[in-house]
Amino acid sequence: MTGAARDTGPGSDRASSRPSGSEQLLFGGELAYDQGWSQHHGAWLRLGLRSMAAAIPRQVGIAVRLAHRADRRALYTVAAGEFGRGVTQAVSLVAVNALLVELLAQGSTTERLRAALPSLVVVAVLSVIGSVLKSVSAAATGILQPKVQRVATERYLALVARVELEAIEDDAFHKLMDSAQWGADSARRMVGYCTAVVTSVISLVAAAGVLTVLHPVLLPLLVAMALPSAWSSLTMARHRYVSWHRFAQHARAAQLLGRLLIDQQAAGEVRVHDVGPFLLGHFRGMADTNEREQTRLAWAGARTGLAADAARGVATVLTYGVLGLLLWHGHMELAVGGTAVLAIRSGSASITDLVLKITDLQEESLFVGDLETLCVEAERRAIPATGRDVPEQVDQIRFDNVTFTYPGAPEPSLRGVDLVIPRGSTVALVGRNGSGKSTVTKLLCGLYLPDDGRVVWGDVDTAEARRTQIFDRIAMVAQNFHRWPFTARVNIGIGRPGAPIGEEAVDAAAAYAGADEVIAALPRGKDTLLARGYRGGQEISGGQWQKIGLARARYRDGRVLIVDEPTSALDPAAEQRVFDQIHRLAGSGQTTVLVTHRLHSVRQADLIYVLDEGRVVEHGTFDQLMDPATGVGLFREAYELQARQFRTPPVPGQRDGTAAFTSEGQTAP
Ligand SMILES: Nc1ncnc2c1ncn2[C@@H]1O[C@H](COP(=O)(O)OP(=O)(O)OP(=O)(O)O)[C@@H](O)[C@H]1O
Repeated sequence: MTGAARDTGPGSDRASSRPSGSEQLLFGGELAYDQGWSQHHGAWLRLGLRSMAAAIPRQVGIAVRLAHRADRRALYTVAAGEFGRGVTQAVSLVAVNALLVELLAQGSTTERLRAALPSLVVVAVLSVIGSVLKSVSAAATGILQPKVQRVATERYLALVARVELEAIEDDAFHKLMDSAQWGADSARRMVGYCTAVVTSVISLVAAAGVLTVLHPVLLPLLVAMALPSAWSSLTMARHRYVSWHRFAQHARAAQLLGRLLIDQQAAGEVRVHDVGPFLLGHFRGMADTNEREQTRLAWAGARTGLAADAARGVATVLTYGVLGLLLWHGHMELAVGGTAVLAIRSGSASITDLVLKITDLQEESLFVGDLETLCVEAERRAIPATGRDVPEQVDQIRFDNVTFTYPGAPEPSLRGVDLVIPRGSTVALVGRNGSGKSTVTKLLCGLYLPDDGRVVWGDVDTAEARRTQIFDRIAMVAQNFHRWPFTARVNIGIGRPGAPIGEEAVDAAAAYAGADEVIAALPRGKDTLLARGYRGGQEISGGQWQKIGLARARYRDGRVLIVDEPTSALDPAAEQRVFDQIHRLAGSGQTTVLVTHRLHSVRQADLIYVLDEGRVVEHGTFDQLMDPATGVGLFREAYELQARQFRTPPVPGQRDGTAAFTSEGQTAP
């Protein structure tokens, strides 16, 4: 979203309204966050005018710290330039006063002009100096801004990349990431606003100083002129911010609808199923909510602005009235009165500017504040960088009575799981859909920690381990492995992102996985970009991607290879080849964990664990699990069902080979 989009984000105060039909149907309810969430997550909605104003020094501090980290020299240049400008403005006012005194003094016009000439020269020189300083400061600000944005972005991205997977799946953390994304952009703009605030403050101090010297009563009047604008600007900033925050998720969802309409993967279904009008209709439904809120904000802005203008008008009349009275009663010289008018005009312009810039600063700083909150939260939820060292090679990895529930899930996904993965063995995990196989692999590599029980590498519990070392030992082809929108070479080489990509190693890994043939057929070989929608980008099939994914895992060359349904999209020959390769690796001492529904492929596994509803219900070698003496277990049943499909012609209505593992709580007949 752009800044403009943010400003027009869907609206706020809907405590009494209901979710729109689109929200209800598509997302199951209201997408706005209720106040409970905000209260729970701290002070970001406590936006009283006083607290907003009191927060300004801290906000300027944040911007200055970021700028200091980004480019110290540019920061000092801006500071010196703005300070110099303020000084020139103050001295200019004094010189103007002297000029007016000379011009309004007794004597002939020639004499008065001659007397005023030095002051005139001073005013002219100061004006030139002021312009030069302004340009220098503007240039340094321009240099500083993108650097500040980069520093802020890098900081939060680096932190977010290290948080526990659990945090990434937590919608409250997502909400924080949504709002924090604006923080980096806001930090960039804050630099400009800070500069402008400093400029306005300095010129205001100059004007106020001159006014106080001219007559002390003028200063409070100047402040009275400024207060209404300050109030209206801050009030509207607060409304906008609260509104944006309450609807951040709604805005994201509305954008999602727009994106889905042009999404490449959805394109086929959008056309064949005619999903376009459906999505567009709901896009309109979501937009209606947004527009209603914008209308509310617009009217609130108009009312606030009108009230502020009225109050400012009264204060202006009062100010000039007092000035008139002072002149009328001879408490002030005419020349001094002229300077006072100039000082009031310059002071009130500075105040208006100051208020506007402070409001902008305030608004941006709220988002920078979110960025700070995200950084703090990301640090709190980071995967610890320390812990017990994990040996390069461990004799076994063990699950001891492991129970695990995904955050927010109503039921545990693993219940009292015990299993052992001996070094150099191939261990297969089989079971129905949702039985917990992938969850076991995620706990195995330390992406999640058990709620109960232990996952132990050698004698090191993953909960105490230096988990980066566990990650280091793992090569994984997850079920939903990532299809990086980069070249084929990078898609394989990214398996070891810390090292330069080795051509030979990439070729060997590709050959291992059968991806060499895929690459050979690409127009630019390994240099082909595997992303449609970019120039020269190419799309490959699901099975071809799977080969690339396998090649990536091979290239990573981890001590433990986890392959989660590695052949689901492969043709029979490719599938056979992959399993042969995996078993050959096992022969070379590689520890492999294989998750699959293809039961014939686990014949050669050293150990098979059968999971059902989060529990290990059977385990043993293939022969043990198939031994009729041990009774008809889940594995044997499923295996025979699959085998029968190959032996007998298909019967109408017969379930597929995984039926014994996929039907809800039933086993095959
Ligand atoms: N990120 C998640 N958040 C919440 N629940 C999840 C998450 N991932 C999986 N689950 C739930 O945990 C249970 C086990 O899922 P898991 O992916 O481990 O099953 P699986 O045996 O690998 O299934 P499949 O054969 O379909 O891949 C399921 O009930 C699933 O709905």
